[in-house]
Amino acid sequence: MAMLMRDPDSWEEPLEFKPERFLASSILSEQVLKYIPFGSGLRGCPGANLANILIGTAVGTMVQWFDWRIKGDKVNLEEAAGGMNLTMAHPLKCNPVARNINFLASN
Ligand code: HEM
Repeated sequence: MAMLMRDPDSWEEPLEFKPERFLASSILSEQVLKYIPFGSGLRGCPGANLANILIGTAVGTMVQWFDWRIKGDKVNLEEAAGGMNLTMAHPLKCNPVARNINFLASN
């Protein structure tokens, strides 16, 4: 599945982080069928809806409430070979620094 979702015949610059490619106005209808992080069909993931809600909420909360500090100035996205799952060759270590958000303050 990882290879299918990185197929350069289906995706322009598949290894680039371009979340905007999934905007409804950009994605082609046949591409929807080639992006299957939860599998598909009878044995497809029954937790897909729950996962989508939880991930959106979790990532949104982490970005909203924390600044994420890394060592150096760029994350190394190199992947480790082998195994069932794709893992980072250099595991990401980062420190969350709480943002001081005051929703009651006026601008
Ligand atoms: C980011 C989160 C998740 C991802 C990427 C994911 C991905 C997958 C994938 C790829 C499969 C195999 C589908 C196939 O063989 O076609 C699967 C199966 C499954 N997933 Fe998930 N999943 C996620 C979250 C969850 C959650 C939250 C639950 C339950 C609450 C869940 C329950 C299951 C179960 C029970 C199966 C086995 C289905 C079967 O074999 O009939 N998953 N998942």
